[in-house]
Amino acid sequence: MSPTTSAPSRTVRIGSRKSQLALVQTHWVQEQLQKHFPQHTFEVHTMSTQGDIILDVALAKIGDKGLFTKELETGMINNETDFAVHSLKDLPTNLPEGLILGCVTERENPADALVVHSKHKDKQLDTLPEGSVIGTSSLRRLAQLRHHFPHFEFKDIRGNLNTRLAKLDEGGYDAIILAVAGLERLGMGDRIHQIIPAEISLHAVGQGALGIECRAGDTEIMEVIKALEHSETAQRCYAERAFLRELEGGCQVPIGVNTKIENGQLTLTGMVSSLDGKRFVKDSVSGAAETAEMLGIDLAHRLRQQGASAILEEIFVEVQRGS
Ligand SMILES: NCc1[nH]cc(CCC(=O)O)c1CC(=O)O
Repeated sequence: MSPTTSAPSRTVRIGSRKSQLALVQTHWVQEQLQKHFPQHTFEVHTMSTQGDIILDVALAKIGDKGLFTKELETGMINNETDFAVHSLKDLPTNLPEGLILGCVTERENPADALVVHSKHKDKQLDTLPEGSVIGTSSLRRLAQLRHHFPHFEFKDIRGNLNTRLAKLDEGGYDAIILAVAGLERLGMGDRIHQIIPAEISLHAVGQGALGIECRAGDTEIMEVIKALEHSETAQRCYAERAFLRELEGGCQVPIGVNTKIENGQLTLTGMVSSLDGKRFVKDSVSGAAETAEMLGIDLAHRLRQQGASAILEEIFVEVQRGS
């Protein structure tokens, strides 16, 4: 690849979490940028985030946005790093003053995957026995699976991907739900037993894409990271993030999405569910891909009118009570 710019050489400092998945993702970004900008040196600075440290509390109860990103953001604000690589789904929709989402990379399959214990290797969601214990720590996965499979039991599971797979293999669960993208990136695609169709479970906002965050106004860095932007993924994710931003109100809620772009038309499907999966609203909007954010906001307003506001209010009260 030929150098994209003739800017003078400099050292670019990349902030990353330390988890295996985070490092695989960050090293991919580092390698790609090094090819585009051979005159620069790209260094990786790793940091632990609160989300890596607090492992024994259900994520839904922590409810804090930016659990996996805050320390990386402080690094950029204090000028200790120049940009940070995140799984886009872990990046809050509202960023701290002075930081922006500077690049969205090409998305992997954004779907969720069923990973089963070896004793169920001939089973899928439809055939797992009544009472099967399914591990997930995501309210979104929980609500949608409860809706379709009320005969399962659901149990929280935390830790990085390897920890979760070990907990499954040790027999603590009959099956667990993980993102296809994370398993693929770690070379563990062979553990995917079933890719869960969108009709059963809509994926998380931004799932499967990487988001690169940088200082607003740092045009030199913005120009560097833009080399990895995938415009179709970016438009889809801007629609998804606008939808989420318009709906969430200070706590985690079961919200799922699906997007596609065909002939320049972006279709966004979204759903909001109660925690028990009994009540949910789902709808779609389509329009020019360039109007991604407006489509997200439009769908959020439509769902609010169809009952999402009442569902969100009820969840807020339940979370405040600590149920
Ligand atoms: N919150 C955990 C998380 N953040 C990003 C991924 C990997 C998938 C992705 O990049 O979207 C995962 C694991 C999972 O959901 O199974």
